Amino acid sequence: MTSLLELSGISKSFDGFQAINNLSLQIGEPELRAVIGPNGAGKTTFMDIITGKTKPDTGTILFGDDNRSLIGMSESDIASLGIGRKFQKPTVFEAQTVRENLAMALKNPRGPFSVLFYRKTKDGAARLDSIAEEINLTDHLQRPAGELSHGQKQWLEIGMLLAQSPRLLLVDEPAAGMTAHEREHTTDILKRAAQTCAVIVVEHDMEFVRRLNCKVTVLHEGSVLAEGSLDHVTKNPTVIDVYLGRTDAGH
Ligand SMILES: Nc1ncnc2c1ncn2[C@@H]1O[C@H](COP(=O)(O)OP(=O)(O)OP(=O)(O)O)[C@@H](O)[C@H]1O
Repeated sequence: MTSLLELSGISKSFDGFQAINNLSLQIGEPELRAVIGPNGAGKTTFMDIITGKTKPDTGTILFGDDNRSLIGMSESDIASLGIGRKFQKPTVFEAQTVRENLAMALKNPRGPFSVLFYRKTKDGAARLDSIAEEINLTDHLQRPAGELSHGQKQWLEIGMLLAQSPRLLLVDEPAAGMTAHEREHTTDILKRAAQTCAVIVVEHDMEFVRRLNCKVTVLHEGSVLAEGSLDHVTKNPTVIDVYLGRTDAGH
C-alpha cells in the first residue's frame, strides 16, 4: 500500500487554543480509515485542514503520486485534485430525481453542479447504473431525491461524490440519524467505495466503526493518541482513560 496522503507536524491554534498539535498521519491508496476521538479532539479541524478550509500554522501535507503540497492551495483546487468531502447534513437536489442528481454529478467531474442537463451516453448510463447499484438506490432512480429517507439521501450524496471519481473521500459522521438497517448498508457502501479510493470516516458510533473493520486513528487534543485495529486501540489504557471511559464520549 503506497501513501496517498501524508500529514506531518500539522499544528493549528485558534485564539491561542491548540486545536491541532503536531499531527502526523498517513493514508494509503486505497484505504478505509476511521478517525475517532472525544468531542473537541480536532476531528473536524483535521478535515478542514485537508480540504483547505482551514490553513494550518505549521506542517506539511503531501498528496498523490507526485507528492503535491496542499498547503496554500484553494479549496476548489484541492477538490479538483480528487478530494471529496461529505458533510453530516445531506445536500442533494431535492426536486430532481435520483437519476438526475447522479447524472449531474457524472456530467461535472469534480466541479460545481452547474449544468442541469445531462446528455445520455452509453458509458455515462452504464456508469450511472453501476453507481446506483453501489449505493443501494437502483430501485429509486425515478424518485425525486426529496422523497428519500435521510439515510438514502446520504447514500445519494456519497454516490454523487463517487461519480466524480475521487481519490480521497472524507466522510463526516455518516451514521448519525440513520436507522440500524441503514447503518448496515452504509458500512457496505463505504467498504465498497474504499476498494477504489481512500476513504476517511469520522464517526462517533463505535458499533459502526467496528463494522467498518478497518484501521482506526484515535485523535486526542489534536494529536494521534493511538492507531491500529479497533480492538487494539480500545485496549490502550490512555484511550480508555481519555475517551472510552468518559460518559460524554460520543453524542
Ligand atoms: N474556528 C474556530 N475558532 C475557535 N476555536 C475553534 C474553531 N474551530 C475549532 N475550534 C476549537 O478547536 C477544538 C477542536 O474542534 P473540532 O471541531 O475540530 O473537534 P471535533 O473532534 O470535531 O469535535 P466534535 O466531535 O465535537 O465535532 C475545539 O475545542 C473547538 O472549540
